[in-house]
Amino acid sequence: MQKRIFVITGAPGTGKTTIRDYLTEHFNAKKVITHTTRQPRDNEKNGRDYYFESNETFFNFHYLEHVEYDRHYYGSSREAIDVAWADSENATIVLDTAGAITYSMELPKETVVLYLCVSDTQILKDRLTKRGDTVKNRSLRLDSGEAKRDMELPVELEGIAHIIINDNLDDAKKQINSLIASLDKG
Ligand SMILES: Nc1ncnc2c1ncn2[C@@H]1O[C@H](COP(=O)(O)OP(=O)(O)OP(=O)(O)O)[C@@H](O)[C@H]1O
Ligand SMILES: Nc1nc2c(ncn2[C@@H]2O[C@H](COP(=O)(O)O)[C@@H](O)[C@H]2O)c(=O)[nH]1
Repeated sequence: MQKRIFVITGAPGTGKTTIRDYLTEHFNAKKVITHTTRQPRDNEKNGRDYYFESNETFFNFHYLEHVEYDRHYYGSSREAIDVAWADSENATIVLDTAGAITYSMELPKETVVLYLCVSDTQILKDRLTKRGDTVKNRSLRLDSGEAKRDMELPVELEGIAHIIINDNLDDAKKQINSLIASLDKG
């Protein structure tokens, strides 16, 4: 069977991690863990949510792509994808839109890009607050140049990304179920 990687992208709070976990649970899509130099959030664990790195250890790995996002480095390695594909033909990874563009160019046959969005940006603020982000972190995050960029589908992903509206989680899951059913039909 053709190996696939679901690349989930979109602005902060659109539900990328939530949808990634849904794909893992319901479609056996193995998580590709990425590396970052940002600090862990309260409920995050090294090796489960990210490999948390210092500015020095970050560059010890071989990256398929890496970016700077909101003043921190993030990167994904080819080795990490191979580990995920060794377990299942489906893998899943959460990336910013720059990373999603790179995957669609480097692994065009395998990559399925899901671009998540909501109909009103106020929803993003509310979700990040409810998630426990401090007001300061939330504002810094949503006001960063990268977050603002990721609020719009980049032209490079037009006609490539599948747009998933995640105002309501059950509806978003239905959109994903029908997309995967149509991909499986070929
Ligand atoms: N459709 C939804 N309705 C209500 N809450 C949601 C929905 N989808 C996700 N959430 C919640 O919103 C918060 C943000 O979701 P999540 O962490 O998955 O977003 P994200 O895009 O990965 O954010 P970030 O890029 O900042 O890490 C979480 O608390 C999650 O449980
Ligand atoms: N291009 C890449 N983007 C990545 C990678 N790992 C995560 N991300 C994206 O960064 C932002 C911020 O993430 P957060 O967990 O700090 O909220 C978000 O858009 C992630 O999707 C990566 O390896 N490469």
